[in-house]
Amino acid sequence: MSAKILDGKAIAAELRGQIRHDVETITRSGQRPPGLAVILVGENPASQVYVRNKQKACEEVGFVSELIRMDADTHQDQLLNVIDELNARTEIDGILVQLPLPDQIDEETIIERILPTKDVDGFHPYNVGRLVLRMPLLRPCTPKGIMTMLEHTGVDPAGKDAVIIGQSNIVGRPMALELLMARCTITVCHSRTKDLEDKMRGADILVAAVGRPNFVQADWVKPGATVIDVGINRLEDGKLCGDVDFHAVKEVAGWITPVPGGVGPMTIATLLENTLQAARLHSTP
Ligand SMILES: Nc1nc(=O)c2c([nH]1)NC[C@@H]1CN(c3ccc(C(=O)N[C@@H](CCC(=O)O)C(=O)O)cc3)C=[N+]21
Ligand SMILES: [Mg+2]
Repeated sequence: MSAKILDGKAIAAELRGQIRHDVETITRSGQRPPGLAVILVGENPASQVYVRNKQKACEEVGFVSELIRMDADTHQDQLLNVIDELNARTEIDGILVQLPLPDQIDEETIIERILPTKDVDGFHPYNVGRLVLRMPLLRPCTPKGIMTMLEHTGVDPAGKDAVIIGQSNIVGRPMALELLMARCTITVCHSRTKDLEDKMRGADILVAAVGRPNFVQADWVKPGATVIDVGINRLEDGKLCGDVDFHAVKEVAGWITPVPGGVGPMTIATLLENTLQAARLHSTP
């Protein structure tokens, strides 16, 4: 039996449609549309692609978006000054600093400078702390987008065993907190985890965020499991490939996300959702 495909591209398009509708309601009432500023330091080719996709998505839903490009040798203080200016501008609701940043810049220092209510990535310690305490404000886009996809399966996550491979601040850790909030029992695996294959075999929900092409094998997956592939590995032929051996695993899993067209488009649609949420925080009387 073959798994059902969790079509991130389609769910993301549906989400953008809702957001576009909400933006129309806002602007018809005479209020300004949500505004997102994206800062790109240097010329990382992958970052260029993502940033272009984000701009396109903003346009589609009627947001005002601004791209700020800075040289690869930008000093940390210059970037902090740009953030201070964006923090002060009332028509800017969201500030996204594309990661990774060049080595001379400390990412934590930059993230902490963004006003928590404009932190649409949900990476500021304030927003992370709120998520830990089960009182989320702005939630990291990739894990939040995955929770939206899980809702589309119609499977209740409560009581399920969820296994996450990867413990990054951007995906693995906030993913664990989201699934814990949804009352899953969570296991977070990393490079020092022993008996990884056994742990994966116990997963009702398996989230792979390891950055290794086709890492997850079919015989590591519990029949009927929901498999979420966060990997975005660019192969030598230019093709995009996930962390899951899709063609083999889809014969075992109950639900599976493709790459491309799975988690990636959901991350961007959720960024829009967060920017709309931030705009509402800034406009509430
Ligand atoms: N401050 C910050 N916030 C981020 O959210 C952030 C970041 N930095 N740095 C890089 C990662 C990566 N990321 C992706 C977004 C969309 C796709 C996406 O749209 N992927 C398409 C394919 C795109 C392609 O062809 O390369 C898909 O999977 O179908 C992928 C990856 C956001 N990130
Ligand atoms: Mg750095």
